[in-house]
Amino acid sequence: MAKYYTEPSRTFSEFLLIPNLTEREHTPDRVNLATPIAKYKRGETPKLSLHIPFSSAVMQAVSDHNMAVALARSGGVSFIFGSQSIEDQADMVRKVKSFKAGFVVSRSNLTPDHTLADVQALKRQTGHSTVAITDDGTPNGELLGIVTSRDYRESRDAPDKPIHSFMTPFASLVCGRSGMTLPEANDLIWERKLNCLPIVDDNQHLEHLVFRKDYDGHKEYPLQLLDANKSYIAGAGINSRDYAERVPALVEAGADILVIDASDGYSEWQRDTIAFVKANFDIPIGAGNVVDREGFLYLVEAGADFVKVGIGGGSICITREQKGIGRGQASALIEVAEARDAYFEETGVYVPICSDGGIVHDYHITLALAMGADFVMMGRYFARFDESPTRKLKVGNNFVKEFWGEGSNRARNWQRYDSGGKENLLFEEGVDSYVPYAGSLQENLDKTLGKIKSTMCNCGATSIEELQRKARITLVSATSLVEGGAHDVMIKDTGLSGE
Ligand SMILES: NC(=O)C1=CN([C@@H]2O[C@H](COP(=O)(O)OP(=O)(O)OC[C@H]3O[C@@H](n4cnc5c(N)ncnc54)[C@H](O)[C@@H]3O)[C@@H](O)[C@H]2O)C=CC1
Ligand SMILES: O=c1[nH]c(=O)c2[nH+]cn([C@@H]3O[C@H](COP(=O)(O)O)[C@@H](O)[C@H]3O)c2[nH]1
Ligand SMILES: [K+]
Repeated sequence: MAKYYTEPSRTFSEFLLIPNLTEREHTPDRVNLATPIAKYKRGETPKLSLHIPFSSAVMQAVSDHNMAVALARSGGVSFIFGSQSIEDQADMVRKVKSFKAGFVVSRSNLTPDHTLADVQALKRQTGHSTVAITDDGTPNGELLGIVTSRDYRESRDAPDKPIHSFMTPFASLVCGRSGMTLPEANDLIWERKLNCLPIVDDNQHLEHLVFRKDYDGHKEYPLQLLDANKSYIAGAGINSRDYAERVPALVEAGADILVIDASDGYSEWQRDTIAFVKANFDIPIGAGNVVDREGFLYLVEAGADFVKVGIGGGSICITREQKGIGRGQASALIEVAEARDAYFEETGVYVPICSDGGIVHDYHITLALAMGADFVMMGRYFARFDESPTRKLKVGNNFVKEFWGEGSNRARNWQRYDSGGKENLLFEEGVDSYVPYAGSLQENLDKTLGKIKSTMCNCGATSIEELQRKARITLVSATSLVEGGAHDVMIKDTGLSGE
Protein backbone atom coordinates (compact mmCIF):
# COMPACT_ATOMS: atom_id res chain seq x y z
CA MET A 1 0.00 0.00 0.00
CA ALA A 2 1.20 3.49 -0.76
CA LYS A 3 2.53 5.60 2.08
CA TYR A 4 0.36 8.62 2.80
CA TYR A 5 1.52 11.85 4.35
CA THR A 6 -0.99 13.16 6.83
CA GLU A 7 0.08 16.80 6.51
CA PRO A 8 -0.65 18.68 3.29
CA SER A 9 2.42 20.10 1.61
CA ARG A 10 2.74 23.82 2.09
CA THR A 11 4.37 26.79 0.50
CA PHE A 12 5.99 30.02 1.72
CA SER A 13 2.89 32.22 1.51
CA GLU A 14 1.24 30.07 4.17
CA PHE A 15 3.76 31.10 6.84
CA LEU A 16 4.76 34.22 8.74
CA LEU A 17 7.54 35.04 11.19
CA ILE A 18 6.67 36.13 14.70
CA PRO A 19 8.98 38.90 15.98
CA ASN A 20 11.37 38.22 18.86
CA LEU A 21 12.80 40.85 21.17
CA THR A 22 14.86 43.30 19.14
CA GLU A 23 17.84 44.37 21.21
CA ARG A 24 19.84 47.55 20.66
CA GLU A 25 22.55 45.74 18.73
CA HIS A 26 20.01 44.29 16.27
CA THR A 27 20.39 46.89 13.53
CA PRO A 28 20.40 46.25 9.77
CA ASP A 29 23.96 47.57 9.39
CA ARG A 30 25.15 44.86 11.77
CA VAL A 31 23.42 42.00 9.94
CA ASN A 32 25.90 39.64 8.31
CA LEU A 33 24.45 37.46 5.55
CA ALA A 34 27.54 35.31 4.94
CA THR A 35 26.63 31.67 4.40
CA PRO A 36 28.39 28.40 3.53
CA ILE A 37 27.74 26.69 0.18
CA ALA A 38 30.00 23.66 0.50
CA LYS A 39 30.03 21.07 3.24
CA TYR A 40 32.46 21.34 6.15
CA LYS A 41 33.28 19.61 9.42
CA ARG A 42 32.28 21.05 12.77
CA GLY A 43 34.84 23.62 13.87
CA GLU A 44 36.36 24.05 10.43
CA THR A 45 35.92 27.08 8.18
CA PRO A 46 33.74 26.29 5.16
CA LYS A 47 35.80 25.97 1.98
CA LEU A 48 33.43 28.20 0.04
CA SER A 49 30.98 30.79 1.38
CA LEU A 50 28.79 33.49 -0.13
CA HIS A 51 28.55 37.02 1.22
CA ILE A 52 24.84 37.11 0.46
CA PRO A 53 22.68 33.96 0.37
CA PHE A 54 21.71 34.27 -3.29
CA SER A 55 22.41 32.14 -6.35
CA SER A 56 20.99 32.56 -9.82
CA ALA A 57 19.28 29.64 -11.52
CA VAL A 58 20.97 27.26 -13.95
CA MET A 59 18.95 28.65 -16.86
CA GLN A 60 19.59 30.02 -20.35
CA ALA A 61 17.40 33.01 -19.58
CA VAL A 62 19.23 33.83 -16.35
CA SER A 63 22.83 32.80 -15.79
CA ASP A 64 25.41 33.71 -18.42
CA HIS A 65 28.82 35.33 -17.83
CA ASN A 66 27.36 38.83 -17.44
CA MET A 67 24.95 37.78 -14.73
CA ALA A 68 27.75 35.80 -13.08
CA VAL A 69 30.02 38.84 -12.90
CA ALA A 70 27.23 41.11 -11.66
CA LEU A 71 26.10 38.69 -8.96
CA ALA A 72 29.61 37.79 -7.77
CA ARG A 73 30.32 41.51 -7.54
CA SER A 74 27.37 41.78 -5.16
CA GLY A 75 28.43 38.77 -3.09
CA GLY A 76 26.40 35.88 -4.56
CA VAL A 77 27.04 33.21 -7.17
CA SER A 78 25.64 32.30 -10.59
CA PHE A 79 25.57 28.76 -11.90
CA ILE A 80 26.15 29.20 -15.62
CA PHE A 81 23.62 27.21 -17.62
CA GLY A 82 24.62 23.82 -18.97
CA SER A 83 22.04 23.62 -21.75
CA GLN A 84 24.63 24.67 -24.32
CA SER A 85 27.69 23.08 -25.86
CA ILE A 86 30.57 22.25 -23.53
CA GLU A 87 32.83 24.75 -25.38
CA ASP A 88 30.32 27.60 -25.07
CA GLN A 89 29.75 26.95 -21.38
CA ALA A 90 33.48 26.71 -20.65
CA ASP A 91 33.95 29.94 -22.57
CA MET A 92 31.43 31.72 -20.34
CA VAL A 93 33.21 30.44 -17.23
CA ARG A 94 36.50 31.65 -18.67
CA LYS A 95 35.00 35.10 -19.25
CA VAL A 96 33.96 35.34 -15.62
CA LYS A 97 37.34 34.18 -14.34
CA SER A 98 39.29 36.56 -16.59
CA PHE A 99 37.03 39.52 -15.88
CA LYS A 100 39.06 42.29 -14.33
CA ALA A 101 37.04 44.78 -12.34
CA GLY A 102 37.55 48.26 -13.70
CA PHE A 103 38.95 46.93 -16.99
CA VAL A 104 36.23 47.04 -19.62
CA VAL A 105 36.29 45.71 -23.15
CA SER A 106 35.64 48.71 -25.38
CA ARG A 107 32.02 48.70 -26.52
CA SER A 108 32.23 51.63 -28.99
CA ASN A 109 34.72 51.10 -31.79
CA LEU A 110 35.24 52.51 -35.29
CA THR A 111 38.00 52.68 -37.91
CA PRO A 112 39.86 55.87 -38.94
CA ASP A 113 37.90 55.92 -42.21
CA HIS A 114 34.54 56.25 -40.49
CA THR A 115 33.11 59.75 -40.18
CA LEU A 116 31.93 62.17 -37.54
CA ALA A 117 28.36 61.16 -38.41
CA ASP A 118 29.29 57.54 -37.54
CA VAL A 119 30.69 58.70 -34.19
CA GLN A 120 27.47 60.56 -33.43
CA ALA A 121 25.28 57.63 -34.45
CA LEU A 122 27.31 55.24 -32.30
CA LYS A 123 27.13 57.60 -29.36
CA ARG A 124 23.34 57.74 -29.64
CA GLN A 125 23.20 53.97 -29.81
CA THR A 126 25.56 53.07 -26.96
CA GLY A 127 25.48 56.19 -24.79
CA HIS A 128 29.31 56.09 -24.58
CA SER A 129 31.19 59.24 -25.55
CA THR A 130 34.61 57.54 -25.79
CA VAL A 131 35.17 55.71 -29.08
CA ALA A 132 38.24 53.52 -29.64
CA ILE A 133 39.62 53.79 -33.17
CA THR A 134 41.18 50.52 -34.25
CA ASP A 135 42.49 49.32 -37.61
CA ASP A 136 39.55 46.97 -38.08
CA GLY A 137 36.93 48.63 -35.87
CA THR A 138 36.95 45.71 -33.39
CA PRO A 139 37.45 46.03 -29.61
CA ASN A 140 40.82 44.25 -29.77
CA GLY A 141 42.22 45.59 -33.03
CA GLU A 142 45.36 47.72 -33.35
CA LEU A 143 44.71 50.96 -31.48
CA LEU A 144 45.16 53.96 -33.79
CA GLY A 145 43.48 56.67 -31.76
CA ILE A 146 40.63 57.68 -29.47
CA VAL A 147 37.72 60.02 -30.11
CA THR A 148 35.92 61.79 -27.28
CA SER A 149 33.51 64.70 -27.40
CA ARG A 150 36.49 67.02 -26.89
CA ASP A 151 37.83 66.11 -30.36
CA TYR A 152 35.04 67.70 -32.43
CA ARG A 153 32.45 70.45 -32.44
CA GLU A 154 29.06 69.14 -33.39
CA SER A 155 27.81 72.58 -34.45
CA ARG A 156 30.72 73.39 -36.79
CA ASP A 157 32.31 70.20 -38.06
CA ALA A 158 31.00 68.57 -41.23
CA PRO A 159 29.31 65.23 -40.61
CA ASP A 160 31.38 63.55 -43.33
CA LYS A 161 34.68 64.59 -41.74
CA PRO A 162 36.83 61.40 -41.52
CA ILE A 163 37.85 60.26 -38.06
CA HIS A 164 41.59 60.20 -38.84
CA SER A 165 41.49 63.98 -39.33
CA PHE A 166 40.27 64.75 -35.79
CA MET A 167 40.94 61.75 -33.51
CA THR A 168 43.63 61.94 -30.85
CA PRO A 169 46.21 59.70 -32.53
CA PHE A 170 47.96 56.83 -30.79
CA ALA A 171 51.25 58.76 -30.56
CA SER A 172 49.55 61.41 -28.41
CA LEU A 173 47.77 58.95 -26.10
CA VAL A 174 48.86 57.87 -22.64
CA CYS A 175 48.38 54.10 -22.56
CA GLY A 176 48.78 51.44 -19.90
CA ARG A 177 50.48 48.13 -20.53
CA SER A 178 48.93 44.72 -20.52
CA GLY A 179 48.98 43.06 -17.10
CA MET A 180 48.76 46.33 -15.17
CA THR A 181 46.76 46.21 -11.93
CA LEU A 182 43.77 48.46 -11.30
CA PRO A 183 45.59 50.55 -8.66
CA GLU A 184 48.46 51.09 -11.14
CA ALA A 185 46.01 52.12 -13.85
CA ASN A 186 44.23 54.46 -11.45
CA ASP A 187 47.54 56.06 -10.43
CA LEU A 188 48.31 56.77 -14.07
CA ILE A 189 44.82 58.22 -14.64
CA TRP A 190 45.34 60.42 -11.61
CA GLU A 191 48.87 61.59 -12.42
CA ARG A 192 48.20 62.31 -16.09
CA LYS A 193 44.72 63.79 -15.50
CA LEU A 194 43.04 61.33 -17.87
CA ASN A 195 39.40 60.41 -18.25
CA CYS A 196 40.17 57.13 -19.95
CA LEU A 197 43.26 54.92 -20.04
CA PRO A 198 43.54 52.44 -22.94
CA ILE A 199 45.44 49.26 -22.08
CA VAL A 200 47.38 47.84 -25.02
CA ASP A 201 49.58 44.79 -25.52
CA ASP A 202 53.10 44.70 -27.03
CA ASN A 203 51.65 44.85 -30.55
CA GLN A 204 49.60 47.97 -29.84
CA HIS A 205 46.39 45.92 -29.81
CA LEU A 206 43.69 47.29 -27.54
CA GLU A 207 42.81 45.06 -24.59
CA HIS A 208 40.72 47.20 -22.27
CA LEU A 209 39.73 50.69 -21.29
CA VAL A 210 39.90 51.95 -17.70
CA PHE A 211 37.70 54.95 -16.91
CA ARG A 212 38.22 57.62 -14.28
CA LYS A 213 34.52 57.56 -13.43
CA ASP A 214 34.85 53.89 -12.39
CA TYR A 215 37.62 54.86 -9.97
CA ASP A 216 35.52 54.27 -6.87
CA GLY A 217 34.01 51.11 -8.30
CA HIS A 218 35.61 48.84 -5.76
CA LYS A 219 34.07 50.84 -2.96
CA GLU A 220 30.61 50.22 -4.38
CA TYR A 221 31.07 46.47 -4.08
CA PRO A 222 32.34 45.76 -0.59
CA LEU A 223 30.81 42.27 -0.68
CA GLN A 224 32.31 41.06 -3.95
CA LEU A 225 33.08 37.36 -4.02
CA LEU A 226 36.63 36.68 -5.16
CA ASP A 227 39.00 33.71 -5.29
CA ALA A 228 42.62 33.80 -4.11
CA ASN A 229 43.67 35.37 -7.43
CA LYS A 230 41.07 38.12 -7.12
CA SER A 231 38.90 36.68 -9.89
CA TYR A 232 35.17 36.42 -9.42
CA ILE A 233 33.79 33.10 -8.17
CA ALA A 234 31.98 31.20 -10.94
CA GLY A 235 29.57 28.29 -10.64
CA ALA A 236 28.40 26.02 -13.44
CA GLY A 237 25.53 23.59 -13.97
CA ILE A 238 26.19 20.07 -15.23
CA ASN A 239 23.99 17.10 -16.10
CA SER A 240 24.16 13.40 -15.33
CA ARG A 241 24.96 12.36 -18.92
CA ASP A 242 27.94 14.13 -20.49
CA TYR A 243 29.80 14.87 -17.23
CA ALA A 244 32.92 12.93 -18.23
CA GLU A 245 33.54 15.48 -21.00
CA ARG A 246 31.87 18.56 -19.52
CA VAL A 247 33.39 18.60 -16.05
CA PRO A 248 37.07 18.53 -17.17
CA ALA A 249 36.37 21.46 -19.55
CA LEU A 250 34.64 23.47 -16.82
CA VAL A 251 37.37 22.80 -14.28
CA GLU A 252 39.99 23.74 -16.84
CA ALA A 253 38.11 26.99 -17.52
CA GLY A 254 38.35 27.79 -13.81
CA ALA A 255 34.89 26.96 -12.40
CA ASP A 256 34.84 27.12 -8.60
CA ILE A 257 31.74 25.05 -7.89
CA LEU A 258 29.41 22.75 -9.83
CA VAL A 259 25.82 21.68 -9.44
CA ILE A 260 23.99 18.82 -11.09
CA ASP A 261 20.95 20.43 -12.62
CA ALA A 262 17.85 18.26 -12.75
CA SER A 263 14.28 18.22 -11.57
CA ASP A 264 14.67 14.98 -9.61
CA GLY A 265 18.05 14.30 -8.04
CA TYR A 266 17.17 11.13 -6.14
CA SER A 267 18.75 8.90 -8.75
CA GLU A 268 21.66 6.59 -9.40
CA TRP A 269 22.60 8.88 -12.31
CA GLN A 270 23.43 11.61 -9.85
CA ARG A 271 25.27 9.27 -7.50
CA ASP A 272 27.50 8.20 -10.41
CA THR A 273 28.06 11.81 -11.48
CA ILE A 274 29.17 12.83 -7.98
CA ALA A 275 31.43 9.76 -7.74
CA PHE A 276 33.10 10.69 -11.04
CA VAL A 277 33.73 14.27 -9.95
CA LYS A 278 35.02 13.26 -6.52
CA ALA A 279 37.36 10.65 -8.02
CA ASN A 280 38.92 13.04 -10.51
CA PHE A 281 38.71 16.60 -9.26
CA ASP A 282 38.94 18.74 -6.16
CA ILE A 283 35.90 20.92 -6.79
CA PRO A 284 32.75 21.20 -4.67
CA ILE A 285 29.66 19.74 -6.32
CA GLY A 286 26.03 20.23 -5.37
CA ALA A 287 23.23 17.87 -6.37
CA GLY A 288 19.45 17.78 -6.53
CA ASN A 289 16.68 18.51 -6.55
CA VAL A 290 15.12 16.63 -3.66
CA VAL A 291 12.06 17.26 -1.51
CA ASP A 292 12.50 14.88 1.41
CA ARG A 293 14.85 13.36 3.96
CA GLU A 294 15.53 10.21 1.93
CA GLY A 295 16.56 12.11 -1.18
CA PHE A 296 18.77 14.42 0.86
CA LEU A 297 20.57 11.61 2.69
CA TYR A 298 21.07 9.65 -0.53
CA LEU A 299 22.89 12.56 -2.17
CA VAL A 300 24.87 13.31 0.99
CA GLU A 301 26.03 9.69 1.21
CA ALA A 302 26.95 9.93 -2.46
CA GLY A 303 29.28 12.81 -1.55
CA ALA A 304 27.32 15.96 -2.47
CA ASP A 305 28.79 19.19 -1.09
CA PHE A 306 25.40 20.88 -1.00
CA VAL A 307 21.89 19.76 -1.81
CA LYS A 308 19.26 21.68 -3.72
CA VAL A 309 15.63 21.46 -2.63
CA GLY A 310 12.49 21.95 -4.72
CA ILE A 311 10.44 20.18 -7.34
CA GLY A 312 7.81 21.98 -9.34
CA GLY A 313 7.65 25.24 -7.40
CA GLY A 314 9.44 27.43 -9.94
CA SER A 315 7.62 30.25 -11.69
CA ILE A 316 7.91 28.64 -15.14
CA CYS A 317 7.52 25.05 -13.83
CA ILE A 318 4.75 22.80 -15.00
CA THR A 319 6.32 19.59 -13.72
CA ARG A 320 3.64 19.04 -11.12
CA GLU A 321 0.93 19.38 -13.74
CA GLN A 322 2.75 17.28 -16.30
CA LYS A 323 4.17 14.51 -14.16
CA GLY A 324 2.43 14.79 -10.82
CA ILE A 325 5.68 14.88 -8.82
CA GLY A 326 6.67 17.56 -6.35
CA ARG A 327 5.97 19.00 -2.96
CA GLY A 328 5.09 22.40 -1.54
CA GLN A 329 8.38 24.26 -1.27
CA ALA A 330 8.08 25.09 2.44
CA SER A 331 7.25 21.51 3.46
CA ALA A 332 10.12 20.16 1.36
CA LEU A 333 12.56 22.64 2.85
CA ILE A 334 11.45 22.09 6.45
CA GLU A 335 11.90 18.31 6.17
CA VAL A 336 15.28 18.54 4.43
CA ALA A 337 16.55 21.14 6.91
CA GLU A 338 15.60 18.82 9.77
CA ALA A 339 17.48 15.97 8.11
CA ARG A 340 20.50 18.21 7.54
CA ASP A 341 20.56 19.25 11.22
CA ALA A 342 20.21 15.65 12.39
CA TYR A 343 23.02 14.59 10.04
CA PHE A 344 25.23 17.36 11.43
CA GLU A 345 24.41 16.32 14.98
CA GLU A 346 25.30 12.70 14.21
CA THR A 347 28.38 13.09 12.02
CA GLY A 348 29.71 16.60 12.63
CA VAL A 349 29.45 17.30 8.89
CA TYR A 350 27.36 20.29 7.86
CA VAL A 351 25.86 20.03 4.37
CA PRO A 352 24.39 23.35 3.19
CA ILE A 353 21.00 23.30 1.50
CA CYS A 354 19.68 25.58 -1.19
CA SER A 355 16.00 26.41 -1.59
CA ASP A 356 15.41 26.44 -5.35
CA GLY A 357 12.40 28.04 -7.00
CA GLY A 358 9.13 29.57 -5.96
CA ILE A 359 10.41 32.79 -4.39
CA VAL A 360 7.73 35.35 -5.24
CA HIS A 361 8.05 38.01 -2.54
CA ASP A 362 11.25 39.16 -0.89
CA TYR A 363 10.01 37.91 2.47
CA HIS A 364 9.90 34.39 1.04
CA ILE A 365 13.70 34.53 1.04
CA THR A 366 13.75 35.42 4.73
CA LEU A 367 11.30 32.62 5.43
CA ALA A 368 13.42 30.14 3.45
CA LEU A 369 16.49 31.13 5.47
CA ALA A 370 14.55 30.93 8.73
CA MET A 371 13.31 27.45 7.77
CA GLY A 372 16.90 26.29 7.40
CA ALA A 373 18.03 27.13 3.85
CA ASP A 374 21.65 28.29 3.71
CA PHE A 375 20.97 30.06 0.45
CA VAL A 376 18.30 30.38 -2.19
CA MET A 377 18.35 29.91 -5.95
CA MET A 378 16.15 32.17 -8.07
CA GLY A 379 15.27 32.32 -11.73
CA ARG A 380 12.40 34.76 -12.21
CA TYR A 381 13.90 37.23 -9.72
CA PHE A 382 17.12 37.65 -11.72
CA ALA A 383 15.54 37.29 -15.17
CA ARG A 384 13.94 40.74 -14.71
CA PHE A 385 17.24 42.63 -14.57
CA ASP A 386 19.42 44.35 -17.17
CA GLU A 387 22.13 41.77 -16.56
CA SER A 388 20.08 38.73 -17.63
CA PRO A 389 20.90 37.44 -21.11
CA THR A 390 17.44 37.82 -22.65
CA ARG A 391 15.83 40.49 -24.81
CA LYS A 392 14.04 43.45 -23.27
CA LEU A 393 10.82 44.15 -25.16
CA LYS A 394 7.94 46.57 -24.96
CA VAL A 395 4.61 44.82 -24.61
CA GLY A 396 1.71 47.26 -24.46
CA ASN A 397 2.94 50.06 -22.24
CA ASN A 398 5.35 47.96 -20.24
CA PHE A 399 8.88 46.76 -20.65
CA VAL A 400 9.33 43.04 -20.15
CA LYS A 401 12.14 40.52 -20.43
CA GLU A 402 11.85 37.07 -21.90
CA PHE A 403 12.04 34.14 -19.52
CA TRP A 404 11.67 30.46 -20.37
CA GLY A 405 11.98 27.22 -18.41
CA GLU A 406 14.84 24.79 -18.92
CA GLY A 407 12.25 22.07 -19.49
CA SER A 408 10.65 23.97 -22.38
CA ASN A 409 11.29 23.11 -26.02
CA ARG A 410 12.92 26.50 -26.43
CA ALA A 411 15.64 25.63 -23.90
CA ARG A 412 16.05 22.08 -25.09
CA ASN A 413 16.53 23.03 -28.73
CA TRP A 414 20.30 23.43 -28.42
CA GLN A 415 20.66 19.65 -28.27
CA ARG A 416 19.33 19.32 -31.79
CA TYR A 417 22.50 20.93 -33.00
CA ASP A 418 24.98 19.94 -30.38
CA SER A 419 24.43 16.39 -29.35
CA GLY A 420 21.96 14.96 -31.76
CA GLY A 421 19.06 15.13 -29.30
CA LYS A 422 15.45 14.56 -30.17
CA GLU A 423 13.64 17.09 -32.36
CA ASN A 424 11.12 17.88 -29.67
CA LEU A 425 10.48 16.74 -26.15
CA LEU A 426 7.82 14.16 -25.68
CA PHE A 427 6.24 16.66 -23.35
CA GLU A 428 7.37 20.03 -22.05
CA GLU A 429 7.97 20.70 -18.38
CA GLY A 430 8.36 24.44 -18.62
CA VAL A 431 6.76 27.44 -20.25
CA ASP A 432 8.06 30.35 -22.33
CA SER A 433 7.05 33.66 -20.74
CA TYR A 434 7.71 37.33 -20.04
CA VAL A 435 8.58 38.90 -16.71
CA PRO A 436 8.27 42.61 -15.92
CA TYR A 437 11.55 44.43 -16.52
CA ALA A 438 12.87 45.72 -13.20
CA GLY A 439 16.12 47.64 -13.86
CA SER A 440 19.58 46.85 -12.57
CA LEU A 441 20.55 43.96 -10.35
CA GLN A 442 22.35 46.11 -7.79
CA GLU A 443 19.39 48.47 -7.28
CA ASN A 444 16.95 45.62 -6.76
CA LEU A 445 19.33 43.63 -4.62
CA ASP A 446 19.82 46.58 -2.30
CA LYS A 447 16.06 46.78 -1.72
CA THR A 448 15.65 43.04 -1.21
CA LEU A 449 18.62 42.81 1.16
CA GLY A 450 17.29 45.83 3.06
CA LYS A 451 14.00 44.02 3.67
CA ILE A 452 15.69 40.78 4.71
CA LYS A 453 17.97 42.54 7.18
CA SER A 454 15.11 44.55 8.60
CA THR A 455 13.02 41.41 9.17
CA MET A 456 16.00 39.66 10.76
CA CYS A 457 16.24 42.53 13.24
CA ASN A 458 12.54 42.04 14.05
CA CYS A 459 13.44 38.44 14.80
CA GLY A 460 16.39 39.44 16.98
CA ALA A 461 19.00 38.02 14.61
CA THR A 462 22.11 39.47 13.00
CA SER A 463 23.23 36.29 11.22
CA ILE A 464 21.51 33.55 9.24
CA GLU A 465 22.56 30.99 11.84
CA GLU A 466 20.98 33.09 14.60
CA LEU A 467 17.80 33.52 12.55
CA GLN A 468 17.54 29.75 12.07
CA ARG A 469 18.07 29.14 15.79
CA LYS A 470 15.64 31.77 17.03
CA ALA A 471 12.94 31.97 14.34
CA ARG A 472 9.35 31.43 15.40
CA ILE A 473 7.17 30.62 12.44
CA THR A 474 3.40 30.39 12.30
CA LEU A 475 1.00 28.98 9.74
CA VAL A 476 -1.59 31.45 8.50
CA SER A 477 -5.16 30.44 7.84
CA ALA A 478 -6.73 31.18 4.47
CA THR A 479 -8.89 33.81 6.13
CA SER A 480 -6.04 35.62 7.84
CA LEU A 481 -4.18 35.78 4.50
CA VAL A 482 -6.80 38.30 3.44
CA GLU A 483 -6.08 40.34 6.56
CA GLY A 484 -2.39 40.56 5.51
CA GLY A 485 -3.07 42.50 2.33
CA ALA A 486 -4.77 45.89 2.00
CA HIS A 487 -8.42 45.23 2.75
CA ASP A 488 -11.68 47.03 3.22
CA VAL A 489 -10.32 50.22 1.70
CA MET A 490 -10.59 51.63 -1.80
CA ILE A 491 -7.05 51.78 -3.21
CA LYS A 492 -6.39 55.09 -4.95
CA ASP A 493 -5.55 54.88 -8.62
CA THR A 494 -2.48 57.00 -9.19
CA GLY A 495 -1.96 59.13 -12.28
CA LEU A 496 -5.70 59.62 -12.95
CA SER A 497 -6.95 63.10 -13.71
CA GLY A 498 -9.35 64.49 -11.13
CA GLU A 499 -13.08 64.34 -11.69
N1 LIG B 1 13.29 22.07 -10.08
C1 LIG B 1 12.28 21.67 -10.78
O1 LIG B 1 11.18 21.52 -10.27
C2 LIG B 1 12.40 21.35 -12.23
C3 LIG B 1 13.50 21.71 -12.96
N2 LIG B 1 13.59 21.45 -14.30
C4 LIG B 1 14.77 21.89 -15.04
O2 LIG B 1 14.73 21.38 -16.35
C5 LIG B 1 15.99 20.92 -16.77
C6 LIG B 1 15.94 19.48 -17.15
O3 LIG B 1 15.67 18.70 -16.00
P1 LIG B 1 15.42 17.15 -16.10
O4 LIG B 1 14.39 16.85 -17.11
O5 LIG B 1 15.19 16.64 -14.74
O6 LIG B 1 16.84 16.65 -16.65
P2 LIG B 1 17.58 15.26 -16.72
O7 LIG B 1 18.09 15.18 -18.08
O8 LIG B 1 18.55 15.14 -15.61
O9 LIG B 1 16.47 14.16 -16.49
C7 LIG B 1 15.60 13.72 -17.50
C8 LIG B 1 15.42 12.20 -17.41
O10 LIG B 1 16.63 11.55 -17.77
C9 LIG B 1 17.03 10.59 -16.80
N3 LIG B 1 18.51 10.52 -16.79
C10 LIG B 1 19.37 11.39 -16.21
N4 LIG B 1 20.65 11.00 -16.44
C11 LIG B 1 20.61 9.89 -17.19
C12 LIG B 1 21.60 9.02 -17.75
N5 LIG B 1 22.90 9.26 -17.56
N6 LIG B 1 21.19 7.99 -18.48
C13 LIG B 1 19.88 7.76 -18.67
N7 LIG B 1 18.90 8.53 -18.17
C14 LIG B 1 19.24 9.57 -17.43
C15 LIG B 1 16.42 11.12 -15.52
O11 LIG B 1 16.24 10.10 -14.57
C16 LIG B 1 15.09 11.70 -16.01
O12 LIG B 1 14.12 10.69 -16.13
C17 LIG B 1 16.94 21.25 -15.63
O13 LIG B 1 17.49 22.49 -15.90
C18 LIG B 1 16.05 21.32 -14.42
O14 LIG B 1 16.56 22.18 -13.42
C19 LIG B 1 12.63 20.77 -14.94
C20 LIG B 1 11.51 20.39 -14.28
C21 LIG B 1 11.29 20.65 -12.87
O1 LIG C 1 9.29 22.52 -13.90
C1 LIG C 1 10.21 23.21 -14.34
N1 LIG C 1 10.29 23.38 -15.65
C2 LIG C 1 11.25 24.10 -16.24
O2 LIG C 1 11.28 24.24 -17.46
C3 LIG C 1 12.20 24.70 -15.38
N2 LIG C 1 13.29 25.47 -15.61
C4 LIG C 1 13.80 25.76 -14.38
N3 LIG C 1 13.09 25.21 -13.42
C5 LIG C 1 13.30 25.31 -11.98
O3 LIG C 1 12.76 26.55 -11.55
C6 LIG C 1 13.76 27.26 -10.78
C7 LIG C 1 13.55 28.76 -10.84
O4 LIG C 1 12.35 29.09 -10.21
P1 LIG C 1 11.87 30.61 -10.01
O5 LIG C 1 11.74 31.21 -11.37
O6 LIG C 1 10.55 30.50 -9.31
O7 LIG C 1 12.90 31.29 -9.19
C8 LIG C 1 15.05 26.78 -11.39
O8 LIG C 1 16.16 26.99 -10.55
C9 LIG C 1 14.76 25.29 -11.62
O9 LIG C 1 14.89 24.50 -10.46
C10 LIG C 1 12.09 24.53 -14.00
N4 LIG C 1 11.11 23.80 -13.49
K1 LIG D 1 13.90 9.52 -8.43
